[in-house]
Amino acid sequence: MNSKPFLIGITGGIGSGKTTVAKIFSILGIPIYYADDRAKWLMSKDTALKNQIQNAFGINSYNEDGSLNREFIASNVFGNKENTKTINSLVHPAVKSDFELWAKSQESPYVLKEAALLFETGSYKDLDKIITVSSPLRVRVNRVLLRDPHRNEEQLNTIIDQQMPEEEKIHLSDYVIKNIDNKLLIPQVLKIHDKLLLLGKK
Ligand SMILES: CC(C)(COP(=O)(O)OP(=O)(O)OC[C@H]1O[C@@H](n2cnc3c(N)ncnc32)[C@H](O)[C@@H]1O)[C@@H](O)C(=O)NCCC(=O)NCCS
Ligand SMILES: Nc1ncnc2c1ncn2[C@@H]1O[C@H](COP(=O)(O)OP(=O)(O)OP(=O)(O)O)[C@@H](O)[C@H]1O
Repeated sequence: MNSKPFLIGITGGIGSGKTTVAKIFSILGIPIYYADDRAKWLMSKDTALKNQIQNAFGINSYNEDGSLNREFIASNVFGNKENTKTINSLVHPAVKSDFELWAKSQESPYVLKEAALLFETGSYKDLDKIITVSSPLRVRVNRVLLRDPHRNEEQLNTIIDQQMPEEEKIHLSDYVIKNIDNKLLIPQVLKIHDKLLLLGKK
């Protein structure tokens, strides 16, 4: 039994393709922790966190069926630094503990934590290596506009403004995967996977 797998972060700005890249690692058998999805699950199911969010943002934070009111939270958080700080201070510690627990139970040479915010939250410090998925801003915006019909370019720019610029992320990363039309993703993933398997065995 592998009691402590090597912990790898995979990040990138909105629409860079980190989920797409994470899915390729998953096909190779690597366990993936999708932090954004898990954060939303915790925000809906963790009673203590739910109460904290409701105390901070009000009763409208949740729908009548108890599910998270994403539109309401998004309208309060995106573009408002103070509210972003507040939600981050509530959600990120919960995600941190949840990830630690999850990682411990995985049997694999390494595991991946996929998250839009690794550097911004400081959680990169708990990880052994970081991969950044990089794509030009214009390509990212176009991809997200196609994927998320409910978002417009103005809202996207508000989110982008809250995220660390890509060049800074690259500077702080161990590996970079370029997700642009003329570069195949699978060979880039395989190259990093081989390196991580070696590191994970040490
Ligand atoms: C505001 C919420 C409800 C909006 O949900 P929705 O499904 O509409 O959007 P989604 O989660 O896909 O986010 C859209 C983009 O914004 C980014 N983003 C989300 N939260 C933040 C944040 N606090 N700061 C900067 N960017 C953020 C996402 O990573 C993604 O790239 C949701 O993003 C949320 O709960 N955010 C706060 C908690 C958080 O920080 N989660 C992510 C990291 S663990
Ligand atoms: N190389 C590519 N060619 C074409 N479409 C792509 C490519 N990479 C990603 N996409 C598409 O772009 C969109 C954004 O990709 P993905 O969801 O993987 O990004 P993300 O970084 O996880 O985004 P977010 O931060 O919003 O969660 C998706 O619809 C995905 O299918």
